[in-house]
Amino acid sequence: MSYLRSWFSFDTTTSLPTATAQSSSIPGSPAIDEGDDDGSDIAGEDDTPPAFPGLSSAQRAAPSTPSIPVILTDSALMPPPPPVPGLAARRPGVQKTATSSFSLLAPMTTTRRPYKSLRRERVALAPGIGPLDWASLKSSGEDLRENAWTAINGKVYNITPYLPFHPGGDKELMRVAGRDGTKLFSLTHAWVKADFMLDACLVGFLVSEPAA
Ligand code: HEM
Repeated sequence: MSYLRSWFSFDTTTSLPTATAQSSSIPGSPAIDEGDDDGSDIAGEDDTPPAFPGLSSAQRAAPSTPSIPVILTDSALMPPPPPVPGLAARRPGVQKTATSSFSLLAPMTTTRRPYKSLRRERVALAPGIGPLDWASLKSSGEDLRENAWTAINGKVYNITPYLPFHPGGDKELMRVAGRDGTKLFSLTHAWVKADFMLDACLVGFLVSEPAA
């Protein structure tokens, strides 16, 4: 009983009326035995439980008025991000903000053409030709790197298609690639009619470069 009395009488502002009326104890001091309990108290023994909260606790030092819990709103818990410039004010590329020197915006080169003067119109490809045809040709295994020209007797030929058909082999034929092959051709087989054999490969006529 003394325990309950000291418990209720601790906080004088919020304590129950019946408890304050019955108790004059001071927190932390021995409770007064009024002799109305079960008679188990023994004179000279202090059965007062430790005061709660403790004498040196922060809870005791706090104001006795119960604090009202504050419910934080979402914006109070996580403030909104800083304002960003409007769409009209935005420019493609890296944007420096107060909090970051980088931007997740796409690079300028992928968002707009840099200069109006460089704009070109696309032309329609030939019927049956599309980007996928070029992709399939690239992956077909055909060697697309070679495009060898030579000049025989003043005529320039693209000898690339003939390389697999040359009786002397493609390596010998490639010896005249990129230069005037008239001399070597004539020394090897002057009787061969290159003019007839390569007519479909004629690119143009050899002219001497104007002196700079
Ligand atoms: C550029 C145009 C050329 C064409 C149209 C051409 C065409 C031919 C032809 C038709 C033959 C067979 C001749 C025959 O059986 O009598 C041949 C053979 C031969 N060509 Fe060419 N050729 C060319 C260039 C060259 C060059 C630059 C070389 C390199 C040196 C060369 C080396 C050979 C050789 C060694 C053979 C003899 C193959 C054999 O003994 O069967 N050809 N060529």
